[in-house]
Amino acid sequence: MNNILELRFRNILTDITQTLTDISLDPRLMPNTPTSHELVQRSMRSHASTPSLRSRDGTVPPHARMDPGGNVRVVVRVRAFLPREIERKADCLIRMDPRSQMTTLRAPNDSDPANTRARARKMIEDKSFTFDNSFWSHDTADEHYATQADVYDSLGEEFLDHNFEGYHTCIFAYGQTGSGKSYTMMGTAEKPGLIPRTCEDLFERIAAAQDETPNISYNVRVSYFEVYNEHVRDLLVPVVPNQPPYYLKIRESPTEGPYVKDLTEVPVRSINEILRHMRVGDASRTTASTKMNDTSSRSHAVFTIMLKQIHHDLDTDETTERSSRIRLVDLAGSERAKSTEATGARLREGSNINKSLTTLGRVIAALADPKASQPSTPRSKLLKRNGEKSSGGGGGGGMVPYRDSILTWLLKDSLGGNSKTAMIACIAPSDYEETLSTLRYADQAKRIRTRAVVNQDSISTAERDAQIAAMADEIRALQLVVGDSRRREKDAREAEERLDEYQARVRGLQRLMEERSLMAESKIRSLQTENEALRLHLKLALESLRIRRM
Ligand SMILES: Nc1ncnc2c1ncn2[C@@H]1O[C@H](COP(=O)(O)OP(=O)(O)OP(=O)(O)O)[C@@H](O)[C@H]1O
Repeated sequence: MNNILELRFRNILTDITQTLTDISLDPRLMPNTPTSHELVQRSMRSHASTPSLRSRDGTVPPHARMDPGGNVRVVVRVRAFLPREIERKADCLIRMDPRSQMTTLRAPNDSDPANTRARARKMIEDKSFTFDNSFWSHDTADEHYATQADVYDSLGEEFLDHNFEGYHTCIFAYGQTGSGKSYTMMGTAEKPGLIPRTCEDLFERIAAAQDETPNISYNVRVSYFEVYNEHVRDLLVPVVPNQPPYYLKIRESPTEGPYVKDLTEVPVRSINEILRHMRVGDASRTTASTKMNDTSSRSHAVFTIMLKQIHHDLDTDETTERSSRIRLVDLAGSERAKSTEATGARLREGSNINKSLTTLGRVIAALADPKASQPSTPRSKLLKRNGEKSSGGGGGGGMVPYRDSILTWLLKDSLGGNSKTAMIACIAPSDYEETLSTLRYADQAKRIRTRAVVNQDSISTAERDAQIAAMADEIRALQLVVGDSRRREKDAREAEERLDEYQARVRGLQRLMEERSLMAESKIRSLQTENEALRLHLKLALESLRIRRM
């Protein structure tokens, strides 16, 4: 009897051993245990190639962490005729070669009155420029017609790849009033432009990545502001009727560069939420009807998406954070007062718009040719007298006049610093002078080089907790100082600066706490997945045992 029992017991043991061997050969049943080779590779490679932080195609290009610096990507897009141009039987002056991406501006003939001024110039001839892309959106019947989707597929999608790799990006649309900037950036409900398409793709990628890798969390926030008449207005704060508009101040931080103080940043969790904020902001943008455009944007609008990817490694208890900023800018149109026939408020707006675009032109010129130092303007001299730092640029040794306009100051990083940047030059089909000026601007922008880096940090849970504790201490100390200087009110400016610093610290602490909870969420998701895998493992093992017994 004992012998029989012993034999049965041995058989069961052999069965179990065999089943376990089968399980280890079945990839469906194995948790992702790294091989020793993989472990060595993992310790050597940068965190930029953590699989769960990969972009949509699942690969991380070799340049992902250290970018040698790249040129601003410049594309041009020509729009269709508008009714007023059809009425005056305007001639299309633009030719685009889809193979070489060359755009040619042809000299106008005598028949179009809109080009009288151009014909008075000494030199009027055909001009050709080559860009990274020349988008032909003039004639829908043409086989090379570039739709809104084509523009997104050739530019927006690649830039979103960069964001998932951890780079800041900026795409800005430049061109004369009525040339198609808002159409390209925002578009219409039926034909959405680059901004809504970026938002949609962003959330689709997040959903796909979360299905694939549970130990990664995404935090998305948006802000939307406009620069109008050299003032910054928060477009996510509703306008209060009969109240003067509330303008925000600009500050410069040593780490973040120039930023808008107290700008609303809303967390968003879905495509619908982000589109809702985008529409709210868009509706409160300052527009007016001008002769050149029925709904002309009178301000520069900056829509920013902050993307944070938080990956938690359960084995090492280390958290890797990758942050990127997606800046999408719809500039106000450059315009000649004569063609818009503006007077009064419209004229003042126009001159402010032109002033900031002229400064943008000087910034682009200084960055494109860093050796040719730009002379200081009266405003830069004034800033220096007031003890403010000069705005020496990231492009080279020359002085870059970023601070000469609010727009360029705020875009400092995007134009000459840590960002991958693209300019979309929008052109009308039949205006020689304005188009030539836009194309020259764009041609110069091609020479700007920016230095983008992957914005990534790794931190252990213990380090994060220590950081939170240190920050809380610092806040308590600042609280005392602020309270004290307020009581004394001796030096109001100093008190205000302390208060700013205090508020910034509190915001920083709030972020850290949020990230901690995201990290906890990601830990829970990882554990759940591991748990599910083990359950499946067990189930299959038991099934195998049953089959073997039968
Ligand atoms: N590619 C295009 N296809 C069809 N229509 C277009 C295209 N681009 C622009 N339009 C139309 O041209 C008009 C002017 O475009 P839009 O308002 O985008 O110009 P803008 O450059 O933003 O002007 P502003 O600087 O005055 O705000 C609009 O009616 C718009 O619908």
